[in-house]
Amino acid sequence: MKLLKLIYNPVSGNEDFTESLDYCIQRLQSLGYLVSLYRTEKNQELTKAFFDIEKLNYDGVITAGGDGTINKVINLMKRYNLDMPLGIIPAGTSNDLAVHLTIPYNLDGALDVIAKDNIKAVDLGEIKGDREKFFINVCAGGLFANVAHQTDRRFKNAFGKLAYYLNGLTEISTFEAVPLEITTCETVIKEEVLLFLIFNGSSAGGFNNLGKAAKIDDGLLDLIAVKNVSFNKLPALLVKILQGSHIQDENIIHCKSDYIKVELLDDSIDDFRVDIDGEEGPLLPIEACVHFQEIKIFTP
Ligand SMILES: Nc1ncnc2c1ncn2[C@@H]1O[C@H](COP(=O)(O)OP(=O)(O)OP(=O)(O)O)[C@@H](O)[C@H]1O
Repeated sequence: MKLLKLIYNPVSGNEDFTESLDYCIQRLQSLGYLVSLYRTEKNQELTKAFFDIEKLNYDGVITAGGDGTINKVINLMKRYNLDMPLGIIPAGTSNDLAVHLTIPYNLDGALDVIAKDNIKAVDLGEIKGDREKFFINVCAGGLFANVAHQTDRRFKNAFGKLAYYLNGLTEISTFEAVPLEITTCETVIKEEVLLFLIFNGSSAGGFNNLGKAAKIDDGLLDLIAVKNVSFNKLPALLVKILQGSHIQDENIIHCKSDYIKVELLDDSIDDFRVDIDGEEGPLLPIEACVHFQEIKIFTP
């Protein structure tokens, strides 16, 4: 038998994964996997999840949760140097990484992907710092960027992605563009922006086409930034974003690089925080780089 660690978040999405836990274990056992369970806790590192890693040889780790849970698991795997494939059961609110990898949202579909044993190596983003922080999908800052981790859990559980959009709308009237310097290996851009996203995947906050040009296994990050357009132009731009035709828009900055630095050009702003895979990240300035095909994932 093979051994799997299943790390599940009981409150991700609409909190219903635990109802399927027994079925999930039954299916994994029927595929020849023994399953060791770990339940996540609020605001806690997952260090205890692999307390037995020295004694047992795991063949893979499965996450059941949203992007925040996947992010925590990946950071843990990096810290302990765990080189095993990651399976994803999308049980979160927006499940942006699963969308990018076309992993089905329904449990049977996600388990079928694991059953196929088709493993793909994907890139991993890193925010450099005293303690490195990895991201698998996106690192973002500005308008809407902090909505995912600032939205109340009960609101998310009840309204799903709609909770993000409603919360985001309340930011529009008060948000001011920020002057940024964006440096890549190839270029330096100085611009007032409303929002920037550094994509490894391509979907953010349920906007599946936002990072449309990004590939998760090309050794590059994609920067998308929205220039300081007046708010009355935002609806038209949003429509383009939904259609995936925004990349060439004059109000969008898009570039690809394996190194992206983002700094504030206004010293009076000292609290500009980024969001990493839907979780709270560090303050600007940040330096992002990418590790080519660093993580193995069960994919369709
Ligand atoms: N047992 C728990 N009780 C309350 N909160 C928890 C628990 N376990 C984890 N969390 C919190 O859940 C958050 C991660 O949620 P996750 O991102 O997986 O789901 P989501 O926000 O519904 O989905 P998505 O990120 O895809 O939109 C973390 O901030 C973590 O602190």
